[in-house]
Amino acid sequence: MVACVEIRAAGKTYSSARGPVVALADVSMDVAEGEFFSLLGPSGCGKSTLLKCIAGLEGTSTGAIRVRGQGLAGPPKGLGMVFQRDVLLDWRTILENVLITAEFQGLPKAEMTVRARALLERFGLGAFQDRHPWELSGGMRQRASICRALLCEPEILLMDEPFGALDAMTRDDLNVELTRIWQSARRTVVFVTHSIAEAVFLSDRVAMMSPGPGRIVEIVPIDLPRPRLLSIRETPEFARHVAHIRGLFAALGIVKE
Ligand SMILES: Nc1ncnc2c1ncn2[C@@H]1O[C@H](COP(=O)(O)OP(=O)(O)OP(=O)(O)O)[C@@H](O)[C@H]1O
Repeated sequence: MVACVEIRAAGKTYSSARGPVVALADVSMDVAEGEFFSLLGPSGCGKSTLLKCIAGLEGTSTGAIRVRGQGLAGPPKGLGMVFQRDVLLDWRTILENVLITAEFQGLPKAEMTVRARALLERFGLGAFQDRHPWELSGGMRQRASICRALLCEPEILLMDEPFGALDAMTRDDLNVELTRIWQSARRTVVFVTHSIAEAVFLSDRVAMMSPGPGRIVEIVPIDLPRPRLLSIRETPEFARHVAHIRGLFAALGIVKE
């Protein structure tokens, strides 16, 4: 396995008005090149903190994180990020929002516009590229955020509960679209979720985290065949993975039996 992300004994303590908050303690793991890797755990277990540390948006308090062999002194090159809530700018059209990262990087506008239009088409937003974010549904806005993150063909895509605020049907749709995109481009993805089924459906491996302070309790390989369609969720193999993870969380007192 060629490691894309290497995390060694990473800890993170925030200082707050009420004193120090230990968000992560002694986290060690690797994410392989081209792997779809999920961080799964209950609210407050440090998933977002770990993702922000990988993104170079937060420094670790102890230990080290390397991305493609390099230590972090800020966001590494070739990184795309999708957040829990879309961060689209209301005064720009959907197309202009998708083009923001290309503008920041000074990439050729005509070429990037062609690519942005193709991405929007692929995500079912072809007819909405000249609309503004406030004219779109939550699912459409999150689709646009994913297009923006993918536009510059990031080598690593970090996704922080991107579908958490969406209804179940839209979430299912986007799960399938994301696996399709991932399958065709094979970028490294680190995906944060608190849904066991979503993690099992999407991932090659799932890191289970527990709170107080945030730790990795187990990394579970998901050997389900690809491409994965939603119908895989009705198979006994899928149910076995979900039951295994749920059982481990139950043993830790994180979910009820
Ligand atoms: N900037 C901050 N200052 C102080 N404490 C923080 C800060 N950010 C996060 N925390 C604390 O660190 C812990 C982990 O938070 P984090 O957001 O990483 O968890 P999470 O697993 O992503 O939660 P959720 O699923 O609810 O988004 C929590 O106790 C949280 O209150």
